[in-house]
Amino acid sequence: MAVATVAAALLAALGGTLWLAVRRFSGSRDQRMQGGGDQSLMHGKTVLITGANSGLGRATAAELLRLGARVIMGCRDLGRAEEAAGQLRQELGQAGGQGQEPDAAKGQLVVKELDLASLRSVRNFCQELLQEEPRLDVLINNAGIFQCPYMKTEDGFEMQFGVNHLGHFLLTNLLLGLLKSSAPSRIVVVSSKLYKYGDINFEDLNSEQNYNKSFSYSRSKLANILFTRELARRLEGTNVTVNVLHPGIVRTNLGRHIHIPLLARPLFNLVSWAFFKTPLEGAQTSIYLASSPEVEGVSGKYFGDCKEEELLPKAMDESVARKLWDISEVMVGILK
Ligand SMILES: NC(=O)c1ccc[n+]([C@@H]2O[C@H](COP(=O)([O-])OP(=O)(O)OC[C@H]3O[C@@H](n4cnc5c(N)ncnc54)[C@H](OP(=O)(O)O)[C@@H]3O)[C@@H](O)[C@H]2O)c1
Repeated sequence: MAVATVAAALLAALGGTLWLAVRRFSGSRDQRMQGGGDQSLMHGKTVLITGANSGLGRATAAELLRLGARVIMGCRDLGRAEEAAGQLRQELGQAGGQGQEPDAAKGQLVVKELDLASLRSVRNFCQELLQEEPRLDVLINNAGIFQCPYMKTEDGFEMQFGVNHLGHFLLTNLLLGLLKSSAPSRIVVVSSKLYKYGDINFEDLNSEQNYNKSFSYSRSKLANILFTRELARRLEGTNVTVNVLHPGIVRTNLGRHIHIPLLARPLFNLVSWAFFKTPLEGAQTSIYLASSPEVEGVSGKYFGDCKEEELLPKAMDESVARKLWDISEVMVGILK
């Protein structure tokens, strides 16, 4: 009896995986989202995407380029970034984006060095950008690091909090003037559903005691949401909007610090291939919030699958959001 139950469960799992595999082979999910879209929707708009060389950032860049935007890729490794940019230019040329050949597409896609684990790098990046760019229509705070071992940023902050929250906090603040002068403009923040397991402990923001890599990631993603809501409050009446999203579970390089035993890797690859979203599927909400006329004027909201979603009360606590803002200002050295 027990053997029959196990066999039935295995057969059901296999059948489910095969069914998903067939859907994958047919490419139906990607095709549904790729097709259509006004190819000039983002014409004349400049978009900055952090971490645009990989995963969701790369997919977002590809789609916004296709919609006619000028895209600036803010990346920490110029080699990886140039490689991704070369491929994106090629794709754009092949797709006939705005009728351009790869060479002509060069000015439409710009690569700049930005290491969010270094406040010096963030400042240098912004100084250069402010000198060179007359406008910035969309800022997408996308870059992220996930469940790394305990490490510190150049400035001595715990890595996940430092990159995912503090680096983007400084970046956004330094670019706010340009975003305001380019209004109507948008800020899009990529968080995660895992924010639910995080907590803001103001006594130990650096996680010096009892570092827990999962908790620390969740906390940085909760910080992304609190930051978005406080910023939306501060931006009222400016015509600069800011919204935050979770992309779902997506097959990207994010899990690079997770050790999967050699024997379990084929199974993991099969499961992620069958069940995780592709980068293009995962990037849909970022693309939607960056470009859709439907969200014009919408600010301070949390989205998943291109729809507004409810937040837990801890992500809507205004006093925590204000305190986090004030402490973050001190941590990154913004003078009042
Ligand atoms: N994948 C998912 O299932 C999932 C789920 C929820 C939320 N998210 C969020 O989605 C965002 C994008 O992640 P992804 O899944 O696309 O992962 P990914 O493929 O690893 O991309 C992350 C990007 O962030 C960049 N980055 C990391 N540290 C950086 C730093 N110090 N300075 C500048 N850039 C840095 C990476 O650069 P390098 O290539 O040079 O390392 C890479 O370009 C993240 O914020 C992540 O938390 C992802």
